[in-house]
Amino acid sequence: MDSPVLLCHHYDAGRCRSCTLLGVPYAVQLADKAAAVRERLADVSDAGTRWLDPAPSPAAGFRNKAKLVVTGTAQDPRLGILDPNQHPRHHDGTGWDLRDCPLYEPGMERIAAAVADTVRAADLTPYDVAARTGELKNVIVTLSPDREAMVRFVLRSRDRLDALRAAVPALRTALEEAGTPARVVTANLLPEHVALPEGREEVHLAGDATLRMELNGIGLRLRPQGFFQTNTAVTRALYATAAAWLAEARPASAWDLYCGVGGFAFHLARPVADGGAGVAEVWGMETSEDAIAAARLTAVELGLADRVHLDAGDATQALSSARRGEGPHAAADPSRVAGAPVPDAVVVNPPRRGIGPELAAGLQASVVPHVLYSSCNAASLAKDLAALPAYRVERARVFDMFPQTGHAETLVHLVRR
Ligand SMILES: C[S@@+](CC[C@H](N)C(=O)[O-])C[C@H]1O[C@@H](n2cnc3c(N)ncnc32)[C@H](O)[C@@H]1O
Repeated sequence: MDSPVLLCHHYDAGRCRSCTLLGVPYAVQLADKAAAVRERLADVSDAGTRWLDPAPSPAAGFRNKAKLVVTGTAQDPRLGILDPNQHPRHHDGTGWDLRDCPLYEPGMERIAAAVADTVRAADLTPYDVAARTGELKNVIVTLSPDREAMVRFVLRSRDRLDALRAAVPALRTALEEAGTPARVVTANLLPEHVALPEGREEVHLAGDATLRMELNGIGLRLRPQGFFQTNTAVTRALYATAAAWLAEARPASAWDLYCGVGGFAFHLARPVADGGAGVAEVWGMETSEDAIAAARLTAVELGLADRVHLDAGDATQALSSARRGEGPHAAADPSRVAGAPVPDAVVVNPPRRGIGPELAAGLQASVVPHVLYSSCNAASLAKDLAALPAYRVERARVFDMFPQTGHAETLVHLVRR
């Protein structure tokens, strides 16, 4: 296997410490990561668990999203990170320009250069974390598989909004010429002095409301505040593997809990002949109203709106409602779930904290035959699986969503004993 060793001048200079495995040959990283996950799950899997070969990633150029902290001055902005060598509470505001970070997909550096021109043109003073002055905090860029961009300017207030709006047409021209047209441009407002990448209020500046992220022929729709997996190539493999595993189980109905914009849900609903799982009825649930609105758009575009039902709600409560015979979307469509309150398969893909005791207890007490658990944190996965003794781990696979770091995504297929 080709096993490149990634080097980075920012790491060597001590400006960035994010890539803890830099310098380790990629094949070694992948093997070590798979072994570490397997070790972590040793107590909750068994000798019969099938461990598939880990799904590799490109060693560099794989990140579809850049969260760039803006420092420096309006006329000489730096787009990258705050100096990681200083304590966050006593930071003097020094930042480093990381727009050439080798993890970003090709094209990101040119987009960042065009963004820097916009910062100059709109005279957006970078936010100074020590003095608590200035306007522009971060710039968040997402690049779609079709090479279209979503560009979001995170501002402290509305003070420079008009100036930014006036500079956006030149930004769009520059990105069009660079071959990465800006499909969505927004301002995000984060008035609080907090260490968060973005705030709750989004102001649309130009283009469409969503960025189309096509994976395996499925055009997912991403809104500015929605979650999307950051490694496009590995996400394709993750969704395709989930669909293939459930295609073998042939469930008639499935839930996609923590569904985001519906990546798993649409792969499950698609016909087996097209690489899906052929599930007749799929319900997706997610707390973000924005993500659900975007997923509903995809359902309509794919002609699946009658079979893929999407609702905002708390996934931890989904099985408690089902046990009461209400189903996860009782309010949306009670008749649909009245006769089949519990599905044949449940997919869960929670944040790092895992599904937690309530949903685990709901699954444990249910009669759901198949559960797919996709986790970005093997520690919380192990804890949740320990609370599900009614299930055995039939198979598992590590997906290298985060190369150059010790993090990994793990998909496990649980079958009720
Ligand atoms: C790791 S992301 C997975 C999203 C999606 N499955 C995907 O593949 O892109 C976790 C998602 O869970 C959502 N979330 C967090 N807490 C939740 C809860 N209690 N109930 C439902 N969704 C939740 C987040 O908004 C986020 O979209």
